[in-house]
Amino acid sequence: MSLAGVSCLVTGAGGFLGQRIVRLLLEEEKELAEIRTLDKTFSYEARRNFTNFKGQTVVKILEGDIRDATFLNSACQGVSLVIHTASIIDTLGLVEKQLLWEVNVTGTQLLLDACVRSNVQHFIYTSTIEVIGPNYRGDPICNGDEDTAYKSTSGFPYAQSKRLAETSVLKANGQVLKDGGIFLTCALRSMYIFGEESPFLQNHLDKSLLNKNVYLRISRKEALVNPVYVGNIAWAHIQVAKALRNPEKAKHIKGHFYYISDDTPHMSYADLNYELSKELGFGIEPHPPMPLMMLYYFALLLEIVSFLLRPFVKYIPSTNRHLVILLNTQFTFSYRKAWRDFGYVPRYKWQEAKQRTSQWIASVIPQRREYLKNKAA
Ligand SMILES: NC(=O)c1ccc[n+]([C@@H]2O[C@H](COP(=O)([O-])OP(=O)(O)OC[C@H]3O[C@@H](n4cnc5c(N)ncnc54)[C@H](O)[C@@H]3O)[C@@H](O)[C@H]2O)c1
Repeated sequence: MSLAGVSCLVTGAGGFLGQRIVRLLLEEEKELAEIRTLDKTFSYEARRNFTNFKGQTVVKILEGDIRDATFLNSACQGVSLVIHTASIIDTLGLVEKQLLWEVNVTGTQLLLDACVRSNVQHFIYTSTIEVIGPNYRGDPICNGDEDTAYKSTSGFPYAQSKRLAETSVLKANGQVLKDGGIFLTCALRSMYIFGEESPFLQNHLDKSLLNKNVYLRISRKEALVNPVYVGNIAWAHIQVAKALRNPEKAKHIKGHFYYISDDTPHMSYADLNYELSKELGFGIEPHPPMPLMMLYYFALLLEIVSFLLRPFVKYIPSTNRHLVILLNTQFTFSYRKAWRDFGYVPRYKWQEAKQRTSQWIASVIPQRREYLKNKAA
């Protein structure tokens, strides 16, 4: 089954994952009728790449806000597939909770409403493992799957907003469209995503450049996770979009969520940073700055200080309890259900994903050094 003749809307298409999904769609689905790329802003490069596309698919750029219902109504007109990646990611609490809610929760609901009004048939939501955890106790999961029971207690706003949005998406499945058709939805719970252009990798790289090319040990060695390469999570979106067009496969997929990982070896977040850069001469600190328990209470102390200062000044600590637990809890998931239900297999092997990402890191080092030098001056 291909996406021939389909008109597709990708939200967040100017972002790290969204751009990769659009690129892969254009490369792999040459008979796609149209891709509408929606984002609040597009970088110069993203805009140039989309507008210079020479294939048969029509590529349109829609710059606007996911909170704008009128804009969403016109963006969805004539579209049969929506891939919704637009979101605010906030692991530190930098963004006001209200804005996070408006974009991640209300924005998703407005988009679902626009889809039903415009007879969009298929909706794929980019969710995250953070909707399940880790919980505040740091209970580990090893090779979990969609049936793994887990007491999710994280009250961190980003995780909560993604959980609520995912619930609305899955609840919307089966709604009757204006033309009498049935709306089919699903969600892909992505692991942490690495790859070329990753803003998180760039941030860790900057910190290591400031630390004499040594990565900070932000997580314990034993806190194994299984990040996913950006090309593979993008590929999973395309695989599930195709499968939703097949009524036999759609029967299993509709209204469900799937964990998407790949064959990246299980390692801690800190060790992933190191693994991707060690051949470029980078090192990593051997130990975390303090024992885990102490780190947790240090983060709590910083949160208390931030709370007490709130009436006078906005102080966002560089860490918090949620982040300490997230970075230090074993949390790995298998993609076997995605394989079983829609034939997802990673498109890029670990060695290739690693090589592509390392090459990108090598290519940005000179400009990052320059940027950091100017910032310090
Ligand atoms: N990066 C990860 O490690 C990771 C892991 C799991 C899940 N996810 C999910 O994947 C999706 C994409 O993440 P990403 O890493 O590409 O992040 P990103 O920040 O690069 O992309 C998100 C895009 O959404 C857009 N956006 C934000 N607010 C908007 C608004 N009001 N209106 C329109 N567009 C708006 C941003 O401009 C941005 O381009 C998100 O839904 C995120 O929750 C990411």
